Amino acid sequence: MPLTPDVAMSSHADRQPAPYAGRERKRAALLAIFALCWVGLVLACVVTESRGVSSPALHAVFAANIVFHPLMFALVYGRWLPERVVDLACLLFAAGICAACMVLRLYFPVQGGRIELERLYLWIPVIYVFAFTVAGHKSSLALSLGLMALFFAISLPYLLQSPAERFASLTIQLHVVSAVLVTALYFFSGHHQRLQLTMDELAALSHTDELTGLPNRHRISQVVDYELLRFERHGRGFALILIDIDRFKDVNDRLGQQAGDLALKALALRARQTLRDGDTLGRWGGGEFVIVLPEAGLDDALRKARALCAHVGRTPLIDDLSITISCGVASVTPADMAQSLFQRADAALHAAKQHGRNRAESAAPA
Ligand SMILES: Nc1nc2c(ncn2[C@@H]2O[C@H](COP(=O)(O)OP(=O)(O)OP(=O)(O)O)[C@@H](O)[C@H]2O)c(=O)[nH]1
Repeated sequence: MPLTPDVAMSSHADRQPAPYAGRERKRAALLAIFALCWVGLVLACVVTESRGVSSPALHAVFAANIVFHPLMFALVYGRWLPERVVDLACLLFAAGICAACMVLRLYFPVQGGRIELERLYLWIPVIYVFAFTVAGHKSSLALSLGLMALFFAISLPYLLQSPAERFASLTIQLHVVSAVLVTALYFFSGHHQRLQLTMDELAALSHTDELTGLPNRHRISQVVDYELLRFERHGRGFALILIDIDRFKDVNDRLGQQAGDLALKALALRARQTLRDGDTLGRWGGGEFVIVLPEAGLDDALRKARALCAHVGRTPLIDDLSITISCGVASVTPADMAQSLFQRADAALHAAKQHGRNRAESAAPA
């Protein structure tokens, strides 16, 4: 029996696959953070100047920040840098500013006199938290240990020369807190990584048809949503082939459910052999399969569906079990949502059944 798709897509956001939507949200958040930081910095700079508490060192810190944030905003806005490079650049910039301020405050009291060490030391633990949010479990540990070593090396001559000085105990506390924090973050991120692996396994299971190992209906819906988005944004068309085993009920009735299951597996294998790179074959449910063909027009897809019908019908699937399939083909048009596209392919499949089965029919574009 032809299928009745229930993929109802209402909004643009709904149609974005989760990882893609997540990346776009992160990009928007980064742009907002860069813009807000820049406004905050300009205000802080103005206030500092008007109170007369500025210094050449603070000027340099403000100037570096006031240049860095718009620069990163432009690079992220224009998508000129990969996400990881942006994260790393922000992390290294923050660490560099903290290290420079620490050097100035500990060793150059005249130039760095206006830098408040207590406040600076509040920011350094934030850098470790940031490192663990942007890098992987092991690389964030390596990065954090590297930064801890850097801050320790900067402060070591000061601690050795002036152990009784005002900032010595504060600096020692910073190193102790940093060590405890990095250890805690490392264990937490290990736990998070294990949880993520379990979630990935669950996600893979939730996307896979148990019997055939093919992408299931849910996964195929996501693939179609993604192709619709690509079509909308970049004009790259695609087509669908809906496949239905002919008189599958008879196979089950004659040979039993187990033979029917074997037929489904064998058909999945045979259909897979005809796929190009980038095509997706999935099980839609029952005796029904779907192939998503990116960059294919209606004629290409129809040719492919006819070849598939011939390929399946030519030789028995298993032992002496021969089956035939019928296919309905539709290609995307600008007016399409997932539901309308599936409906046209479904109507074409229905026509193929009506016209005698073991054949492919295409639906006229909407
Ligand atoms: N063995 C097996 N059978 C299944 C499975 N899921 C659905 N079916 C059977 O597949 C058959 C589907 O039949 P229909 O598509 O309704 O009709 P058909 O006999 O194929 O006839 P046409 O589609 O008109 O050619 C039903 O008998 C279902 O019980 C499954 O996982 N394994």
